[in-house]
Amino acid sequence: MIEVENLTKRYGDTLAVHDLSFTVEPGAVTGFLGPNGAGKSTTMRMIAGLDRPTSGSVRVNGSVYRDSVAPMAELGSLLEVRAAHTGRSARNHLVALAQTAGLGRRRVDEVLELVGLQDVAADRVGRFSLGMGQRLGIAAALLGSPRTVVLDEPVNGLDPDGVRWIRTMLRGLADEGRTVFVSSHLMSEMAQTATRLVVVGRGRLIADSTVEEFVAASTSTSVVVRSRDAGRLRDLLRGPHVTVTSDEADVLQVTGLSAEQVGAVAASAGVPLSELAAVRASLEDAYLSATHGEVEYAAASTEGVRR
Ligand SMILES: Nc1ncnc2c1ncn2[C@@H]1O[C@H](COP(=O)(O)OP(=O)(O)OP(=O)(O)O)[C@@H](O)[C@H]1O
Repeated sequence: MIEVENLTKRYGDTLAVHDLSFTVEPGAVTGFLGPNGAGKSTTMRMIAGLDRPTSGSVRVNGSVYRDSVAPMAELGSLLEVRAAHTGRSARNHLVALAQTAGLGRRRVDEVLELVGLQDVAADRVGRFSLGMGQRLGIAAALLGSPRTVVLDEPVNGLDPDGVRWIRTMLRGLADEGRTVFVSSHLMSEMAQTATRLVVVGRGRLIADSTVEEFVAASTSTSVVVRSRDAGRLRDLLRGPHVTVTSDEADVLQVTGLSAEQVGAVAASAGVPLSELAAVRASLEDAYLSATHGEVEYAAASTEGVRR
């Protein structure tokens, strides 16, 4: 479990993390989302004890991580890619790490196999691709069979096979009862991997909920309705909190009413429908709507550029 309480980190004039509080529970994959510069990496570094909070506190599995007697069994983290010595082989890199924690070579071979690097274990790390480097970083994080795992952008640089492998591995770790906290910018990937989310913007908490609650709370579901009498239906549906748009002559997109309500309006006026469907928003839609205005480096819209 990770307990973050009133955590604040200031770098000179930059308030990277501002009074952040949340708990990451064991037994689930929790996604950590936020625009660039929102404070995710800073928060993760403070969780791993690599950076000191300006104020506030972090507890990992109930105690302050720095005070832990067997740190590798408590927390495994992937925070900086290519932290390995480039002249060493992958196996020697892991053996060196294992020795500091009193772990044997057998565990090194286990994690090499777990991340699929057994065939290149003797190769120098300096010749590894980005994806192989990520796998090695994950192997290092898992060496001590930690109860809590913190991974910053683990799918970065991985091909689709690698992305799927990470997804399966993270879910497996959660199923074993471990705490899994993982940041990513890939929303579709997060939607498939995480069941809980912590969302931050400009160092502050935006949401701490299940993925489902987040999607339901951040965006309104829309309704798509097809009718040969779409024009009349459009007039009937008008209301103060209802928006109706149309890209095709006989199709309307309605927000502010449920599919049942749209169906009832059509039925009572005798408007024939050939299609009526509620369209669930995606995690990406919800994320963009929740973090709107929190983006540090917003790009101009194409419309703005054209003007
Ligand atoms: N060592 C540092 N010194 C000064 N400022 C820093 C330092 N580390 C981070 N910052 C600043 O703190 C803010 C938060 O950065 P952080 O890297 O934690 O965000 P992030 O959410 O991980 O972003 P990204 O998604 O781009 O990785 C940014 O404004 C960043 O410039």
